[in-house]
Formats: sequence, C-alpha cells, structure tokens
Amino acid sequence: MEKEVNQIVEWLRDQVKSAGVDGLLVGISGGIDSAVVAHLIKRACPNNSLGVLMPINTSEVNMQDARAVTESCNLNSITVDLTEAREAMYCNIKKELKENKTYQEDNTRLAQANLSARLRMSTLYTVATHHNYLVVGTDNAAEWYTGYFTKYGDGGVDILPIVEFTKGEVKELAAYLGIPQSVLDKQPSADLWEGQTDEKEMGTSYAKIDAFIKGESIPEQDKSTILAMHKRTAHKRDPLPQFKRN
Ligand SMILES: Nc1ncnc2c1ncn2[C@@H]1O[C@H](COP(=O)(O)OP(=O)(O)OC[C@H]2O[C@@H]([n+]3cccc(C(=O)O)c3)[C@H](O)[C@@H]2O)[C@@H](O)[C@H]1O
Ligand SMILES: Nc1ncnc2c1ncn2[C@@H]1O[C@H](COP(=O)(O)OP(=O)(O)OP(=O)(O)O)[C@@H](O)[C@H]1O
Ligand SMILES: [Mg+2]
Repeated sequence: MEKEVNQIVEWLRDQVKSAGVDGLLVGISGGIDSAVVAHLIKRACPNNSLGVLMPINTSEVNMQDARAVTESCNLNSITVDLTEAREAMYCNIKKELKENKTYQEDNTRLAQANLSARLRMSTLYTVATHHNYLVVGTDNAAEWYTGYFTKYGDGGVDILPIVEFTKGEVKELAAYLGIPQSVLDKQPSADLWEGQTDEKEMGTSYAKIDAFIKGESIPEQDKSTILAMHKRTAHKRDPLPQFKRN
C-alpha cells in the first residue's frame, strides 16, 4: 500500500507541475472515494490543496463525515451550500418545459440528480479558477467501467488518480490512509435522492463488478447487467464524435 500511495502522490505532483498550476482540489461528500482522494492531494500538495463540501439537501450525518475526512488529513476546506441554487435552477427549467408542454414527470428525479452533479462541477471549476488549481476526480475502476457517474458532472474533472483501483482496492487504500471508521463502514451512495445506494440503483454489487473487471467469473445475471451498463455509457469514456469535413 505504501508504495502505491507514494506512486500516486508522485503522479499528482507531476500533474501539477506539467499543468503549470499551483495545487489541487476535490469535492468532499463524506463517502470513501473522495476521502481517499482528499488524503492523496493533501500528501501531494500539503500547502496547496482544498476540499469543497457542497451540500444539496445533504444529511447532517454525511456533512459530519465530510468534515471528519478533512480533519483526518488536516485538509483546508470550504463549504458552498448549493441547495437553493439547484432548487431555483430546476424550478425555472421545469416551468419553461411545462409552458412548452414538453415536461416529462418520469424523468424528474434523474434530471435533478444530474443537475446537482453538474452544479457541483461548476462550483469546483469556479474555485479552481480562483486558486489556479486542477479539479481532481474520484472515479474508481468499477464506476469508470460501468459509467456510473454523471457526464460533465462528477465525471467532469481534470485528472483521475484512482481510476485503476477497484472499489475493494479503494477500501484498502482508505484503511491504510486512516480514513474515519464511519466513512469506511458506509454503503456507497451518490446521495442524489433520498435512500439512494449505488448497488440498489445498479442492480449488482461492487464486489461483482470488481471481480468481473479482474477477469473472475460471476453469475450470468450480474454479468449481463454490468455489460449493459458498460455499453450504454461508452459515450462517456470515448472521445467526442466529431463531424469531419471531406
Ligand atoms: N450514445 C450517446 N452518445 C453521446 N451522448 C449520449 C449518448 N447517449 C446519451 N448521451 C448523453 O448522455 C446523457 C446521459 O448521461 P448522464 O447525463 O451521465 O446521465 P445517466 O447516465 O442517465 O445518469 C447518471 C447515472 O450516474 C449515477 N451517478 C451520478 C453522479 C454521481 C454518482 C456517484 O456514484 O456518486 C452516480 C446516477 O445515479 C445515474 O445512475 C444524455 O442526456 C445525453 O445527453
Ligand atoms: N455533497 C457533496 N459535496 C461535495 N462533493 C460531493 C458531494 N456529493 C458528491 N460529491 C463529489 O462527487 C463525487 C462522486 O460521488 P461518489 O458517491 O461516487 O463518491 P464518494 O461519495 O466519495 O464515495 P461513495 O461512492 O462510496 O459514496 C464525490 O467523490 C465527490 O467528489
Ligand atoms: Mg457518495
């Protein structure tokens, strides 16, 4: 673990140097992926790293965990509450769609969820511009393979330090780095709506996704769920389709 952590930390420093920026920042949710990235950026840039807490109707438990994460690595942090901004923006969009008679009730939950993720992305880039920092992403190998992230939301970042680590490996990194126990024990959740957990929404488990990525055999049902997600989200990983002139 120590060797891997040092390698990532070195890589993060190289990214800062080659981009010609002053430091690194990450959104802190109170979940394990951002906790690991928080510790890594603090190690890479002790005096030039920042955690950004961005509640949108976020529970006090998750806020406490987010604060515990920044305290556990002594990471400088700010909190930007986006609850009202998300509400105001979604209300305006909904009103216009209703007037235009193109509002679709069925898509409300996902549309609001993805708007939350994209408002967080906009906030991180606003702070990054002020500080001359890079925005560090938290996607792990399981999320990347299944495309379980919002395009240009939590997927809209500059660098991905843990994208080759399975969820299981992220947990090992977290234990090594000394992340608070309440964060280690928590069910992974995008926390985009009440009661959401990643595994409930995806219809499979991180253990199965990790095993599949590592080439191990898993039940057919899980395999087809994972492959369907991978296929449906190819556009999030691929370069943008570009019309080429003759
Ligand atoms: N074939 C194609 N080629 C090019 N673009 C394509 C496309 N198909 C859809 N699109 C575009 O992509 C959009 C759909 O993608 P996207 O907006 O990402 O939305 P979508 O993949 O439908 O939803 C995001 C998923 O990620 C989950 N999530 C989000 C954020 C954080 C976390 C977490 O773990 O913390 C998880 C969330 O719960 C949800 O299941 C469409 O609206 C369309 O604009
Ligand atoms: N309330 C929040 N405040 C700040 N950043 C957030 C918030 N919610 C989500 N994010 C950002 O979006 C990322 C994606 O969320 P995701 O749920 O995949 O990761 P996590 O919460 O760190 O870990 P887990 O997947 O175990 O819940 C987070 O790592 C974090 O960078
Ligand atoms: Mg989470």
